[in-house]
Amino acid sequence: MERILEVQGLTRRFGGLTAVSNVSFAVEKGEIFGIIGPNGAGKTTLFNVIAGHFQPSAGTVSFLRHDISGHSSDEIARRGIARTFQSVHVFGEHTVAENLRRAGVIRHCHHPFAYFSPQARTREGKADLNEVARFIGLADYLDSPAGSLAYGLQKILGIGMAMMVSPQLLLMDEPAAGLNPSEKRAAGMLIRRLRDELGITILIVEHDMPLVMGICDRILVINRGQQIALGSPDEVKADDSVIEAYLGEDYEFA
Ligand SMILES: Nc1ncnc2c1ncn2[C@@H]1O[C@H](COP(=O)(O)OP(=O)(O)OP(=O)(O)O)[C@@H](O)[C@H]1O
Repeated sequence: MERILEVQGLTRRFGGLTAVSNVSFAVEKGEIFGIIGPNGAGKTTLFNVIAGHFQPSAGTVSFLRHDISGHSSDEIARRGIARTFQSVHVFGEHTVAENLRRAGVIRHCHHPFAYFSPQARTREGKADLNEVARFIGLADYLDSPAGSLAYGLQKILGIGMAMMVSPQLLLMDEPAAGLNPSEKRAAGMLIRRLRDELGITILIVEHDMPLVMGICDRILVINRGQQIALGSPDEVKADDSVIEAYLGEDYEFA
């Protein structure tokens, strides 16, 4: 197994608050790796430091053995790390095809209107738009305005947009948030296919326990910025400190 991501002693402070405190873990290539913990535990902050949206206060992040700590989010994306967002981040008035194309181009351009510039139009993303649309099941919607899709499909489109940069590592921030039960099942299956069929390594922050426990190979649990457990779903479910901090004695995983 090859390590794709290594986080060492990562700390992020906001003034007097330590949102992430000395967190260390490594993700193997091809893993679906979950991060769980109560509200305010520091999960999104950890994600944002890995993705280059926040500088670390201390510690390092290495991607494929290159130290990427403190690099800009653009640089990190160019190296092969993409992310999806908890809330929908599509351009509602643009078609599904335009959203996908735009997501593939942004990686190469820096200013906000880059997509509309003549240079940008000549540079296509690495992934094939039609293949991505087929993979995520939106091939029949390519000409529809993204804003006309159901919320669940807009979140699926967000995953497709991240795929347009052909990432090796995909950071997914609460992919199941706001979805109904059948949409959650579909999202879980899509995440598995991203790994199984495309070989994309997945790092996922999620509150939906059946989804996390069902798809993750290993799970890191954090509470108040500190890591309290790391292991397989079964190990984490049985860990006393996890039950106390997060899951509760009578937690149902089904
Ligand atoms: N930009 C910021 N400025 C100041 N404090 C912040 C900032 N971002 C997060 N925090 C604080 O850091 C702590 C961790 O927040 P974070 O959003 O990372 O938690 P989380 O585990 O993702 O929570 P949730 O599950 O509710 O999304 C919280 O106390 C939060 O208020």
